[in-house]
Amino acid sequence: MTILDTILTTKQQEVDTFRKETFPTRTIPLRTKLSDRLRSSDTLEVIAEIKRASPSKGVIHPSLDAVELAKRYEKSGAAAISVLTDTTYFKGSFDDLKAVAESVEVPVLCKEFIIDTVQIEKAYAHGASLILLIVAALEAQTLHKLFTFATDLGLEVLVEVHTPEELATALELGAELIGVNNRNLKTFEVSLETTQTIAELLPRDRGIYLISESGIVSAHDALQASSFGAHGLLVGESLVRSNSVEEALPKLKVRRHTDDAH
Ligand SMILES: O=C(O)c1ccccc1NCC(=O)[C@H](O)[C@H](O)COP(=O)(O)O
Repeated sequence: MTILDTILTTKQQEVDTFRKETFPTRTIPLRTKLSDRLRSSDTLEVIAEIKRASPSKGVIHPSLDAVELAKRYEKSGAAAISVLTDTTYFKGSFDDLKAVAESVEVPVLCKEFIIDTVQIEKAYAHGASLILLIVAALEAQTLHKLFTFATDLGLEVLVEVHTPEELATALELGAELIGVNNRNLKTFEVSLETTQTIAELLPRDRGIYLISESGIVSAHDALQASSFGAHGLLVGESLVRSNSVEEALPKLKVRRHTDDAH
């Protein structure tokens, strides 16, 4: 059993609870699309994550103030804010998502392990403009249903892959935003080679944007991801632990490698 299997068991229980809940009416407008910002940018764009804890690292910053950090991320040039809404493994919440979405103008990603439309309804109600779908977590038919459900609501979808086979599934789906998770969810090992492997297979003429996720610590990592062909980065732990987000985040916005047709 991998950590992903364990998390998905928890999610099935949560879905049953969510079905009995009434969600707030959304008051926050959908934000300008991340894909628009990626299209017009000549640097890597950063999705900065609010992360209190994780299965691989345990407690990272338990007392983190999500709104305060999100505002600092936005001021420091983040293109989007990722909010982990899982409580059991990451100490996040849907309350964090709503509070952050109300406090910033950039799109907010509901970073959740989504297996059912009710979680997308909840993300939408709490102000998300983007959701994550993890190919490894979903049967092809369910993935398609969830993708369509989210896009019909006007949400953008970051489709996460780890392998060339999963990339093929994401491309078939018509995903515009593809996240490559550099973290092996069996061993927790992080390697930017995962980004390299996937980037080499990415069609370069179809307006598809690649986000390198996990384990990005330095400008050197960002330059490497850029040289592989990434358009953006999803960064959590290193920013949360940084003494100065204001210095650390802009350093990740390195020039984009121009050898593509976007
Ligand atoms: O972070 C983990 O330990 C983890 C374990 C199992 C499933 C997902 C996990 N993380 C979710 C993420 O995708 C990361 O939070 C995100 O990419 C940022 O990663 P990092 O910059 O390494 O904090």
